[in-house]
Amino acid sequence: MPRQLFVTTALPYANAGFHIGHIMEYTQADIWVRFQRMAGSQVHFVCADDAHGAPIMIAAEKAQKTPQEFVAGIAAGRKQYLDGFHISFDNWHSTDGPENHELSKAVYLSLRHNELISTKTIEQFFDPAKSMFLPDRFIKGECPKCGAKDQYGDSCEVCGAVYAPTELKNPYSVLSGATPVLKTSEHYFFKLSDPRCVDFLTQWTQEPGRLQPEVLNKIREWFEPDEEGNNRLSDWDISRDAPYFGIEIPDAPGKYFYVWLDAPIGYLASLKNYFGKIGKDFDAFMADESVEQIHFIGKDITYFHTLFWPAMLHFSGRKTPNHVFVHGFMTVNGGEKMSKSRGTGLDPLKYLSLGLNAEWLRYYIAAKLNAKVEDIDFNPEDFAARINSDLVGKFINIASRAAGFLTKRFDGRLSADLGVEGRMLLDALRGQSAAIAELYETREFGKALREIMALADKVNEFVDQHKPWELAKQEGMDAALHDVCSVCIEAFRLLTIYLKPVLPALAVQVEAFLKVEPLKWSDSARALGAHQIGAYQHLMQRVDTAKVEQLFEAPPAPKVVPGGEDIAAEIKIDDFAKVDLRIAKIVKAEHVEGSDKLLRLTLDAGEGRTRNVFSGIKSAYKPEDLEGKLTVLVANLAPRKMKFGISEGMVLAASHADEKAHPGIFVLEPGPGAQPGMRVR
Ligand SMILES: Nc1ncnc2c1ncn2[C@@H]1O[C@H](COP(=O)(O)OP(=O)(O)OP(=O)(O)O)[C@@H](O)[C@H]1O
Ligand SMILES: [Zn+2]
Repeated sequence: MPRQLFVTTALPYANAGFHIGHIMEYTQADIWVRFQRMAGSQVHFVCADDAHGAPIMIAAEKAQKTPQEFVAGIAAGRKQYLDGFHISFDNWHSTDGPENHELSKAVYLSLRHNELISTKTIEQFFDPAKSMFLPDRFIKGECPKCGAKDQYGDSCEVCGAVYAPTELKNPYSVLSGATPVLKTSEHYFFKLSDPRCVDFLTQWTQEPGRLQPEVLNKIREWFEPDEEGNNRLSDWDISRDAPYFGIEIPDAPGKYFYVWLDAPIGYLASLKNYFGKIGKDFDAFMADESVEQIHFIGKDITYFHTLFWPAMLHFSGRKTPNHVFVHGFMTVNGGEKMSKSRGTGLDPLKYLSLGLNAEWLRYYIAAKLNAKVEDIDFNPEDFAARINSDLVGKFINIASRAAGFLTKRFDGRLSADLGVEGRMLLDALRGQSAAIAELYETREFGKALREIMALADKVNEFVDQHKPWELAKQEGMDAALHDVCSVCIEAFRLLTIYLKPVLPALAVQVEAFLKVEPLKWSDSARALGAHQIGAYQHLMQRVDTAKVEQLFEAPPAPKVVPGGEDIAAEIKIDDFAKVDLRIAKIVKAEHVEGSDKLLRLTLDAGEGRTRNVFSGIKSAYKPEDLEGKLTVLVANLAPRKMKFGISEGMVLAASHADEKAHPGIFVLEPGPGAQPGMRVR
């Protein structure tokens, strides 16, 4: 019976595309999963968009979309990253899917049945203009300690003070500017402080092999009493009041689950959704003791996955995770943690669009990873050096040195009768199979690659000793040449097996070149024998450092349209994939009665059609600035909703407006000759 693995990565928050940190996490998990599949395990590898919560609700409102539309737009942009970096998820779902609604309610009802849900009335800031309770992030004011202005509700970025939002001086709502008022509301809590939870978690977290030692060290303090002898695990607030984008709490009208309750349940929901598609029994699978449930996550969400999540699962009568594998952060150029909200770092899509090979990055990330919770840094020089010297110089080189002679001189057929030296070399390579497998298994990818490169060094030494290029020139040395080249190709096949979890696309090319079935781990025990291979085509380029430098060049300066900076910036990057963008000319612009901010624009949408749209943020424009002069880029996002950006002339290209503050927002660069109705791609 093969091992049955249920593997997830953390669910990304569906408010932006991926940054390099996500790609790092997915690459780590994907390498592990691909290794397991090669070794014969049955793996179900799933993920989903984390769709709920106040930030998405508010972002959607700003974008004049429903939260569902907003999330769908983000979700539509996922594929290009996942395919681009060869991430082999079996399924991608959403925490707003029906499975998650159903499972979240079921988990909650079981916890309630177990008397682990309580209610408490709490006092919270409320925005009277928006009629909603404000999350801490949406309240700003003056720091109670140093008086700095515009500080968030939880901590001061100037003096570092940590406080409650109620302590801010002159607080205001980020959403409306209104002064928030204190209002009470009944909240629902998961009773994590219950002795049953404390006992369970104390034991669960300490089970050998469950958590990495440094993770256990970090969370252990939660089980020790505080200075006053009290339990440190406090009850967890799991409800939010309407309006909220989330899942309604059963029997509690107007109350929703806090996004962090239903987010991890999304792991189960995605698996269930996948099993629905392939006709597999979800309940039977999850009831199977032998199934291993494994979550790859970043260090910032450790508490959720090692305290709340196992407790929720256990006390709702479900299987708990077998392992939570925590990784550190990826930084760039020794810099800070990548954050999509801050828009820093190495843009994965830019990486792909520059034609940089995705497998270079996979290899580089793998070379830096180990099983510890350590941060890893992307350094351009180091990156180029490792790819060029290891991957191309040591590994690819073996095939390119031997294949030509085999094709030209031996019709591509390998020798079945290898000499002693060659056999010894190949045995040495085969002998490392179990050790390298163990390194993959334990997520010591850097060590695995070092082992593999040490083997490649041995092969290259063998080549340098026997010099096939000289043998080829000497008379009567055909057998020796055949032997050396056959050994090289067999060695290359073995190294490809070992590298395949990291370089899956390259492995497919090698399989085609060698004319072999998809390589499995156990194939390292076999030999090719008198096998005929195909013609060698160059497998991998060296890194062009100029391209890598381009990756970090600032985007072109935004084109500012007269009348204000914020006006031409309305089309989101994720929309580009699926919306129809067209040029339209403004034929009429007038003030909406009673408003000096809103303009009603009549657009010539081409083919004799006109459309009216309202321009809210374009307050800096006067009607006379617009009429007949400017064109508008119209995107049909939904049947009745349009987004548009204003530009002069034809839109030639779009570039980032302010990559830091708004990574998804573009400025449109105009050029001459815009025609109404013209499609922009
Ligand atoms: N720089 C990073 N390196 C590695 N992993 C990261 C990095 N930043 C976030 N992650 C991980 O990505 C996963 C998904 O996180 P999420 O989508 O919430 O992204 P985020 O960048 O942390 O979000 P935000 O910046 O908007 O708060 C988590 O496991 C998180 O730990
Ligand atoms: Zn301060």
